[in-house]
Amino acid sequence: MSPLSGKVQTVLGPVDPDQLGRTMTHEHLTMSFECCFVPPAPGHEDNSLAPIQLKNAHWLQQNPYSHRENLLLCQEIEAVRDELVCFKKAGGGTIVENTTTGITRNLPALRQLAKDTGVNIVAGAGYYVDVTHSDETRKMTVEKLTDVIVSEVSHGADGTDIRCGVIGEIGTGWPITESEKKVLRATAHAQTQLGCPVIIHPGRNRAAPGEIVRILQEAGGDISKTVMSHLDRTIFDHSELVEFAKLGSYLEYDLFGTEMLDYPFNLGIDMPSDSQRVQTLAFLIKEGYEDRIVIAHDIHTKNRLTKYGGHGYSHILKNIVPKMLSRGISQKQVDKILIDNPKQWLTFK
Ligand SMILES: CCC(=O)NCCS(=O)(=O)O
Repeated sequence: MSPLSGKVQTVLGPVDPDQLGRTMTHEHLTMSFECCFVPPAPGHEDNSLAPIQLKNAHWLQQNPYSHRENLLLCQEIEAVRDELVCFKKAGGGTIVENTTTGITRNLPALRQLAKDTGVNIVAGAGYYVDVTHSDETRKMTVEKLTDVIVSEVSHGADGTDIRCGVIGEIGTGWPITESEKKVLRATAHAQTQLGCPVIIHPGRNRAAPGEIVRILQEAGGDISKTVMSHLDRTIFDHSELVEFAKLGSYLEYDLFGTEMLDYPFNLGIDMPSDSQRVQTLAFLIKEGYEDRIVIAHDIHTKNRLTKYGGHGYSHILKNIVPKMLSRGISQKQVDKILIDNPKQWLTFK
């Protein structure tokens, strides 16, 4: 049995699961998303280079990945600290910080933010998508990758003694590359040793979540302790969604606050609105999956911070919860989604 059994591991050490409170299961507090820069469309070059200010806030909302400076959330520690204080005042307790190797994880900064604000922060172990894998990562065997992930949880990551409390977000694209498959298998092996929670970033294709579950299961992973992220931009058809839900993972809607017409990573996808996200949550609850839903904002660019006119980390608590209640989701079900399900997921077996 893991020495962490029955506990949740935060960047300040293990805590009792009852201490978590309302939890955002997928956020970033400091990271860089330069790997995913999208060149601006013809005629948009000036906006792409303009400073981030109110008059281009709407352009940034529609084109967040076509502005290099916008991708450097790592430059906003002070603003993020202020936001976490607001998150706590709004009733928030815990943030799962999903930044993994490849997108500039900064564990000392996370530890300082947790100390300064009193918000519990759970850090992520493992690797982001293939394009960020180093040559060294690509050469590693599944066994070596497993050892690295286990060590990040058991001893500390990035040369620090700060321990991760979850594996992920583990990044995959579509189709899933060989290097990503190795990392998925290592994730399952590490999860078997540690009894810990896992969270996955699927590729932008409706077949991706099911294929990932198959790979994890074949490698012995515990799907009941695994979150499938970004379902808002991945599975749209309700019967396909129920088929996926039957596989038993947590179902994460984590792009609350994101509104954009053209989703640049897959122009065939219509990004839903927050109202549509709430409708999908109500549908999943009606189908019997209220024990499997978790939600978040997945803030990963500057423009989504309140400092730049964005919705910030408290949007769900301040705006989405009232909307959920007004659409027939009960307070008990809201509490399950924000408190009980994350607690269950994050507690080591
Ligand atoms: C690092 C943050 C991240 O991967 N977010 C997901 C963005 S998207 O794939 O849903 O566009």
